[in-house]
Amino acid sequence: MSSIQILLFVFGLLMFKYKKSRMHRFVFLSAMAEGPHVAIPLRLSIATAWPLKPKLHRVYLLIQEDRPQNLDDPVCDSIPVIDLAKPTAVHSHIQPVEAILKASKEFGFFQVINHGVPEKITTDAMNVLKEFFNLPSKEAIEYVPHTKGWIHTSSDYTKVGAHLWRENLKHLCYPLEECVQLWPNKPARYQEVIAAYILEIQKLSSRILEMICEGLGLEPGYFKDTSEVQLLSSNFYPPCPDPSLTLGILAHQDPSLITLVYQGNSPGLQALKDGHWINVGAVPNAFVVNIGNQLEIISNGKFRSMDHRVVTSPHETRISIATLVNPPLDCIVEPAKVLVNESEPSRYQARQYKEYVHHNKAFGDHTVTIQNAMISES
Ligand SMILES: O=C(O)CCC(=O)C(=O)O
Ligand SMILES: [Fe+2]
Repeated sequence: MSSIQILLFVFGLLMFKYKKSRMHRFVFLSAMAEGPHVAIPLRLSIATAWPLKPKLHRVYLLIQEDRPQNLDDPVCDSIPVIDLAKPTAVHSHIQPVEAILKASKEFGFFQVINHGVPEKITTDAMNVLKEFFNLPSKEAIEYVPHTKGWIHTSSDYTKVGAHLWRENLKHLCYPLEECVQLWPNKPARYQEVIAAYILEIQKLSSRILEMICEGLGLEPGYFKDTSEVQLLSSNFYPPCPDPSLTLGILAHQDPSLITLVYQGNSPGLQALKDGHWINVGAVPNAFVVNIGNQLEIISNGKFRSMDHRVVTSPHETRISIATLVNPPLDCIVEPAKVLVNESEPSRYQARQYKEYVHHNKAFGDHTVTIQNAMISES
């Protein structure tokens, strides 16, 4: 124990003795209120000095049915990891297109490796986001209207008002040249680094969508119109005092066509399969691909958009970069004609993406803001 730690420890004990002092209440409440918005140095000094383990503040307590139950379950090894550089999928002898098709039907999830996105691009993006989320001035800009081109929040709420354990940064990425100047300019490299990342995501998502076209028997380029708009949603989940009582993100499905998630080496994503939450592993340098609601519709239900959520870690900070690949707002989304026939009638009504977004509050509390931004950008 260093002398500073000993001092802080004694200080904690004294405050515990004189419970009624205002200082004690301040430090005690700060320890209790440990959350993504509380400064990390304060958290660390309290965690090392305070004799009691900091508790999760009640604002983060989820109702019983929303809490994660299976934190110690192993990673599910049947969600396919597909090697895009090889003709066959990892751990199997089937072709990547076939593997993508199978995974999209069974899990609504798969991971890709050897995807061609240079490691420097993903590492730079993770680093610049880490800098963004650690900016000391960030709390003052908790919510920024879309006229500035981005939304940062650490206050997502559940339906019954519990606070989720994450900070989130969202912005549009299409048309890229117009959007990029509206993104955060602190850290100074943010715009350049994230624009380079998005260019790679555009290439990779088009490539995966072409493979899906092939697998579903759709003509090449079928998803060109429905995959035009990228929306970046970056998440920051600091270490949490009690992961069994809260979540980073509640169970949800993505309103996108597909979503590509980069999660570095930090697990936390879980998918619901046959009524059980399964852990999606963190595979080094992989992208998680998640089938969104629009692809479920276009595939006429052949593919499933699955519930997923994020559990927190008691030890490490997790950053994830989700890029939602979406149709433009005025695009009509409907089952592909070639997938509809007498034996498989259409299971979904055609409707404008705008209507879908609005009806499902697709982007959470900020749906209207993002919808407005999409209109003024396009
Ligand atoms: O953090 C993650 O791994 C997933 C995030 C997610 O599901 C989302 O942003 O929609
Ligand atoms: Fe999601």
